[in-house]
Amino acid sequence: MTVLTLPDIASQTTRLPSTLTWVGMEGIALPAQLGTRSVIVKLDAGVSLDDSEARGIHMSRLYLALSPLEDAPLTLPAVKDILSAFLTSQEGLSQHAYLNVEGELPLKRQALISPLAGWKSYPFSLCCQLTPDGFQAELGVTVGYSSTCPCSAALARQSIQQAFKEDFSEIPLTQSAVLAWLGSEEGILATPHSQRSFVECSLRLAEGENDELPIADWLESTIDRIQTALGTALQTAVKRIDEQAFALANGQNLMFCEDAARRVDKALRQAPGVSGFQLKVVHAESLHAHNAVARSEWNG
Ligand SMILES: Nc1nc2c(ncn2[C@@H]2O[C@H](COP(=O)(O)OP(=O)(O)OP(=O)(O)O)[C@@H](O)[C@H]2O)c(=O)[nH]1
Repeated sequence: MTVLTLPDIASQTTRLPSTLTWVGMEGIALPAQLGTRSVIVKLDAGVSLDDSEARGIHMSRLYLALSPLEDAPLTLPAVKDILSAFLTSQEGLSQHAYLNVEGELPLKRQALISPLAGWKSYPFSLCCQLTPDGFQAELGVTVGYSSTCPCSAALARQSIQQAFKEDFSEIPLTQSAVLAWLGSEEGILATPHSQRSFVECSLRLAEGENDELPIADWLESTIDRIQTALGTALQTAVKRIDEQAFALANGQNLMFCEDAARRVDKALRQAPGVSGFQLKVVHAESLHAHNAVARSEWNG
């Protein structure tokens, strides 16, 4: 039998010489270990094409270099090794290697009061590059929360005061009459608007003592830090006692988007291992058909 030599187009020279900043593949599915679970993540893997004459990169080698990530804990050293392998695999074609990981981290969350718990899923991204300037990693995460408008709350209080004045103008002010009034729908005749809101942040991770920490742990501590700063995390399993605690938490954490952005900004500046960040908070207003948004950055 004659053995055919397979044509290798990528090894040809191009008729249109020029360098390219990024060549590779987007949306590669792979099971990675996040915490104790195996989760399907999507990967974008690429390198620069610095040899202007070369027709193409060795794409299959990038794909194969991803295999150490399969079912392994996602860590910065693991990603850095893969980026090194990308560069080694391209035989002088490339000096810049990139790997982006996108997925959702599932976390079990306790109810506020009752012993119940349920699952929440947090979208995240990890964008890493290895270049002649060194290794860089940015961790992105989206965290949902509830926000109640402080202006709306003040206006509702004023309406309640006014109604109180009118309803009790001719009734004696006894404790039982006021209690009954407060418990009626006529008493609390105005409520502030609140909305499901979210923080999107991208953290630059500093190389150092936290390097070996699994990305799942980075994510969980960042999510907890943000949720603690805001005080109104979205809930999973909820009984009435939890709903009442949630209503109290909202009433005690009235927030414009500016308030929320400042709280998260302060919390992230104190996060160990973070050397800079960009953040955006979005309040998907129920008052408007558009969103209220605030952004902030530190060492951006
Ligand atoms: N460079 C490149 N390869 C592509 C593209 N689309 C698909 N491929 C396929 O990816 C494979 C190229 O990967 P290579 O690493 O060059 O494959 P190979 O030559 O068999 O492997 P090596 O001998 O290790 O270089 C081929 O099967 C290509 O057809 C593309 O747009 N660019």
